[in-house]
Amino acid sequence: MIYTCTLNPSVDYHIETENLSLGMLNRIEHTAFYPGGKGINVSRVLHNLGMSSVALGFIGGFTGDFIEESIKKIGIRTNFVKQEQPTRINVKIKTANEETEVNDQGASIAEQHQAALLQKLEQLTKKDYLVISGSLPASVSFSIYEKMARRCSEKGVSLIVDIPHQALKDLLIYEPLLVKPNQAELSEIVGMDIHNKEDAVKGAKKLVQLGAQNVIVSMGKDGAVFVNEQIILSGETPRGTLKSSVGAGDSLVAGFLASFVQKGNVKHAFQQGVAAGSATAYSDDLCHKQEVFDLFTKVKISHLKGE
Ligand SMILES: Nc1ncnc2c1ncn2[C@@H]1O[C@H](COP(=O)(O)OP(=O)(O)OP(=O)(O)O)[C@@H](O)[C@H]1O
Ligand SMILES: O=P(O)(O)OC[C@@]1(O)O[C@H](CO)[C@@H](O)[C@@H]1O
Repeated sequence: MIYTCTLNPSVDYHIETENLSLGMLNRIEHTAFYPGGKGINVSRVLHNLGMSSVALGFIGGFTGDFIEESIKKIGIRTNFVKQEQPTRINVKIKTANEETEVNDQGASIAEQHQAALLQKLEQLTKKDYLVISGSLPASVSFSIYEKMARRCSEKGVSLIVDIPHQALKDLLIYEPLLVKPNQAELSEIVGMDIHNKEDAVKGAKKLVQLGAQNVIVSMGKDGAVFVNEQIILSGETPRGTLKSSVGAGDSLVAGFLASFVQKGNVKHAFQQGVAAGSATAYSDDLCHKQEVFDLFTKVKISHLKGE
């Protein structure tokens, strides 16, 4: 089974307007609410691709109820720890020329709830995958990610990490199956400027040396690179019209994992990941199976090393 863990979920409030004037009254043309947070997005895309998963994490209040109800309604299993404070609301603003995101810090989570979440991981076995994704809520220290990664390593659970935290480096000793920093995150983690794919490959190689089994560096409209001990791939995005790139990185992770679990072929998985990321960028919400399928063959993959 695939488990996704979102320590800091969110209700994503999407606002679409031609122009936004700061300091003025803005009347909005189009709005939508989505259950969000990186791991929850991974579960939603896995579901759209026909794969089951269980969503773990902390939720609370009316916003937490919205998230749980929305994803349960479509058939995603949940096993959240419920806490008192409402789950955050993140605002995503799309104007004619720009995308702007305003993300809240998130609820403060009591020690007992953190312990309850770690307890839930005890049921995972070596047949399972755990995706840990997204930021930490206020008051939760990085050590929770470290404890989760150590448990996975002890139990042989395959670990996938997509966290916007410089200390991601400290999790690499647990040999995650996949880590997926974006360009800016990789730059912070390895302490070097990442201007292009060549730089991204150099940075990703450092993560492989430190223990990551596979690394994908996502680079927005420029696609992504894939690096492991044997092969290095570059993926270019297919053409399309950008609607909202929110969740594109999560879709890449879900697209990769859905294929990897079924076929075990990293090239196919990477190609499907890039297709899923772009399919989401070209949709209002997250991508669906047919859109990913349609883009798959249009993603150009080049081998920079290995067959
Ligand atoms: N503007 C775009 N046009 C086409 N494809 C895109 C675009 N933005 C993202 N993608 C696709 O999605 C993948 C992941 O995007 P990105 O690098 O923006 O991830 P991210 O920063 O982790 O995003 P998020 O945090 O919003 O999930 C890219 O590798 C690419 O395949
Ligand atoms: O604040 P974090 O946890 O880094 O990111 C949260 C978030 O921006 O990531 C998802 C898109 O990847 C959204 O659903 C959500 O609002």
